[in-house]
Amino acid sequence: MTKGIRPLVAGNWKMNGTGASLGELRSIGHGFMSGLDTETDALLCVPATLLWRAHEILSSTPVRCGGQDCHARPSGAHTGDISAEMLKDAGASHVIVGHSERRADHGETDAQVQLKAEAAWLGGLTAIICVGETQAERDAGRTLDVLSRQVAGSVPPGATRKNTVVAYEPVWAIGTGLTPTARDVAQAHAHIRAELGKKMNAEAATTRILYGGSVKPSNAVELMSVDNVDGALVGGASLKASDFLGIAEAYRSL
Ligand SMILES: O=C[C@H](O)COP(=O)(O)O
Repeated sequence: MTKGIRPLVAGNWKMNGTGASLGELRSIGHGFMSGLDTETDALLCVPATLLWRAHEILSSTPVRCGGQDCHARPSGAHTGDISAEMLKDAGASHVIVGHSERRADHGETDAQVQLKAEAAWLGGLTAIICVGETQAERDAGRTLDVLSRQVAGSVPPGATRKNTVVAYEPVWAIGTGLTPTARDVAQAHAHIRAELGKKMNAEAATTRILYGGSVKPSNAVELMSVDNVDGALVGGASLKASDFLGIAEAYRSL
């Protein structure tokens, strides 16, 4: 946690979910409505096909909706892509950019991620910019170098604490059940904040830095209590209302 920063617990449903999954989403909304957790902001980044319906369900709750990627251009001949403006129109407040799965599956570079973050801002969305090292980079002792390069290359000039959230997601921890030690997380997050300082000056001190990678109710308290961890980006555990609410609940005990 960082003093003065209200935590954000964000779910990323990835390529999971159909209309049949909206019951879980409804339960998450109810959980936050019933004051289960008033200490955190909550967000669910659902597939674009569900965004409109998710927004309708969640609009009467404190839980907001987001997209999982946007194109760098506001519109045009880009078959199969989706713009920030479209996500906003469908009810999104945030969009994830530069997730390692997009970097790996679609060859997205830091420069492209930066353009997508700028497109998100132009479309009226907050960009959640993902960074994180692979197992090979970690084994080579290059974690901090990779984070420096990714923050420098992916976070656009003009980033503010309102238009930008950074998510540290070690690639080797995503969906594996493995997590870094609290000490490693603290080091990575402190490093990211220092790198953000080079771009954002004093504003970096109050910009949210989320941790993502195998966050579950059972490890949320330990991970969320680490210095400079201002919330979580949750994949698998965000698909089940009880798990997602259990993670958000971790902040009550901190
Ligand atoms: O965006 C979320 C992350 O990739 C984490 O996924 P996970 O919680 O399933 O490990």
